[in-house]
Amino acid sequence: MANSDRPSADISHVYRGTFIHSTQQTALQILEDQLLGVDTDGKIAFIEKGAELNRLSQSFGFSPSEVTQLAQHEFFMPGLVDTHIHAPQYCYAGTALDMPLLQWLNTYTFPVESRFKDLEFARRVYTQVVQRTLRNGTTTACYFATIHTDASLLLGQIANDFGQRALVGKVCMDRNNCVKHYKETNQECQEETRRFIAELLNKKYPLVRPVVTPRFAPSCTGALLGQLGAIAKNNNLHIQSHISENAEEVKLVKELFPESESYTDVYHKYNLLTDKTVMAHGCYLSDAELTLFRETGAALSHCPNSNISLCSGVLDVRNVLKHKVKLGLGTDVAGGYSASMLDAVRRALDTSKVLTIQDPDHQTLTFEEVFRLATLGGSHALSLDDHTGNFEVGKDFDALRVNVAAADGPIDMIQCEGPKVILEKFLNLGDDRNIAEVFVAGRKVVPFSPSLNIASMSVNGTGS
Ligand SMILES: Nc1nc2[nH]cnc2c(=O)[nH]1
Ligand SMILES: [Zn+2]
Repeated sequence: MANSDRPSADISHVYRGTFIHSTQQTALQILEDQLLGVDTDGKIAFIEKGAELNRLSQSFGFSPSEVTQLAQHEFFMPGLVDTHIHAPQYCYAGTALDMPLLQWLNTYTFPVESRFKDLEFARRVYTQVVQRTLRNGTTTACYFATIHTDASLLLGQIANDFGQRALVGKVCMDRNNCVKHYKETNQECQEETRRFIAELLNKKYPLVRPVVTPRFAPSCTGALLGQLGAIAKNNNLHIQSHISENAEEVKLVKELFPESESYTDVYHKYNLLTDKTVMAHGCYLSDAELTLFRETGAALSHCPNSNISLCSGVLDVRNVLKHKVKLGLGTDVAGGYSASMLDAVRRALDTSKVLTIQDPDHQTLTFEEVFRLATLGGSHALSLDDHTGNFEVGKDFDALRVNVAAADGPIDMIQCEGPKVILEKFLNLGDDRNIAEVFVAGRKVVPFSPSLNIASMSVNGTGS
């Protein structure tokens, strides 16, 4: 760029102020008085010191008067990445947290998910979950839908309409002994998964992709797992599922798949562990299983609210990081009761502190490390880190404009603080009132455009 007359990118916006993000080398990089330019494709064209304004404005052809200046108590951070969330379960989030996993699925989850055959019901819930997560700063979400192909396609359409980056999975399950009407035959699973993938890709939504989604080993026959592994491989697709969430589940998998050495081995055998796989939980994985994750490039999604709420288990994140397994955070709505990734950050810190209470030698996670898990770590876990996760030139501008001193917000700023303290306060005390604007691929998606609000009012009768 240095010797060319003019860079090729046309600049649509330039922001000046504090930018906070993570890199591979450092969990927290604070860049004060920076200029960040977004090009007309929504990509970051430059991020440089404010003192370079004149050179940049000439080189990129924008006027200094067009630069948007952040206030002192404001900063930009990368958008939050929810690596595991069940969109249909949003309708009962905050309730039904009184049972362990397997009973919880049979009692609450399967009966509710079976209602998503009804497209109008699905539209209402999916509009609400996309709006709620966006408002709370989730710029990328990796969604489970239900077994219903058309409702799953609708979730993809709604994410696209609101401008959220999303992986969307039509759930596959050909085994369900308790709620017998909520499953498909093996053949239906395969055909409908193929239709889902073809129709979603055919829409050519720029930020929404299909993800192959066997619910978890106990809900799938070995034959189905193998077929889904082949579909993912032949189409180079993402894969998501659950693993080793709860002790009873691990025991059940041993009984159902006696020929496999471990739970991880079941998925590995059926070609479901790839560098585009994300598995939720992993609380009971052995070191040998973590090594297999590392070798295959498969990632884990840590969902601490869910792990606590369903009394499932405690993931030792420090040990996962030691094994160099890719790791992000997930809300796991509705096993996790909160759809906000800020809650996932807090619960991840709490969980790490519980491990330190149990063993003072345990190295507690820092808020900087958890910030990285919620942003760059998540994008890496979803193999989307070439596109999003931090403010590197060439990546899409997925960002939150945070105002810690928002009027009527939850944070009282008693004195003038530096950016690190401001970030820590936001992560621990902030909520959507502090998230003034949300951008995905350069497009402002929060506040919602009025046309989208009107659309949502027409389906749920009450607006957002
Ligand atoms: N937390 C959680 N675990 C699961 N394992 C299989 N299905 C589910 C689900 O819907 N939620
Ligand atoms: Zn889940």
